[in-house]
Amino acid sequence: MTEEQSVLVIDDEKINLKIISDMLNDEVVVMLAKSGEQGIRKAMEYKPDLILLDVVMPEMDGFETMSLLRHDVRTSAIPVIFITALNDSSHEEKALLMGASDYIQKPLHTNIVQARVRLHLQLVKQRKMLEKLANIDPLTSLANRRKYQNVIEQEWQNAIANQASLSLLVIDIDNFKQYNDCYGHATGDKVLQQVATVLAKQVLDKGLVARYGGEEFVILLPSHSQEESIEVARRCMQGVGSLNLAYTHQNCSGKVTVSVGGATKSPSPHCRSEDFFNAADGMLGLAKKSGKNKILWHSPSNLHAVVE
Ligand SMILES: Nc1nc2c(ncn2[C@@H]2O[C@H](COP(=O)(O)OP(=O)(O)OP(=O)(O)O)[C@@H](O)[C@H]2O)c(=O)[nH]1
Repeated sequence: MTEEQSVLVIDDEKINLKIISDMLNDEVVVMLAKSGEQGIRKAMEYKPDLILLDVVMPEMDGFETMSLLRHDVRTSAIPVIFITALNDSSHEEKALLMGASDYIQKPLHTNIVQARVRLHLQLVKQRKMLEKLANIDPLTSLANRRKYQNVIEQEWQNAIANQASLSLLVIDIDNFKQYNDCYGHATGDKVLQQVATVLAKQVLDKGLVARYGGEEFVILLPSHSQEESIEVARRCMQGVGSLNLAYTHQNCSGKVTVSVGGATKSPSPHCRSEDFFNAADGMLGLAKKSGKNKILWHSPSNLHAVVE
């Protein structure tokens, strides 16, 4: 178990809360709730790694609490271990069928409770690590395309619900094939890492930067106006320019630059996020065709707005 992991114990008996807390608090952060209702609130607010849930409680019992936890996206993935004095296999079966990770019988034995909690926290740790690996581009450590796809869908729905605007930048390194041909793939990889660092530095926690594939990146900026987003795009271009990555290849030479296609929209329920992506990506295509090293922004009124 690690210090950072947390366990929420839900039990109506104060003495049980104290006993379990004493068993665990040397190894994990322990949070306590004395009713199902309070437990659900704390689970939503603090998102513990594991919940220990008493079955028999007045008002809302453990099964009802479990059912509500499972039906809310904020708590549905948190593993739950039932704790009960009931010596009845049908209750154990019901708990497991509801999705409980484990079932501990009272009286509680410190070593057994600790061992089971340790085991389930280890599984949580492994699951989180796998989720992280599945969402990260290993070369640049940015979010990968899969993560971008998940985030755009969430942000698209948020923007519809809040009637907010959303901006998307699609960024592609210019003439990267020439750079690779000149200096080799390994040096090309270092350029991708440097460009990724520049983009991440410009965005920080204002949005998501992802490597969409190859030498193409995307930046998603929730609640940003077109002007603010174009300013981010400008700073990204300037940042890449400041890297001063020069190349000379056969009869051409130059410096690593990027082209940017962008779009800003307040989505409505009948719009699709794919069309939004295509609008920004289309602008990137036009930027490439019309000389590269520039920003083109999608504008529904004019065909496109040339920014730089
Ligand atoms: N080093 C390295 N190169 C990559 C990676 N992924 C894609 N590339 C290279 O990126 C280059 C993309 O070439 P093109 O699609 O012709 O694009 P470009 O030369 O940048 O031309 P424009 O996009 O028109 O400016 C190819 O040489 C790919 O091998 C990668 O992970 N590492």
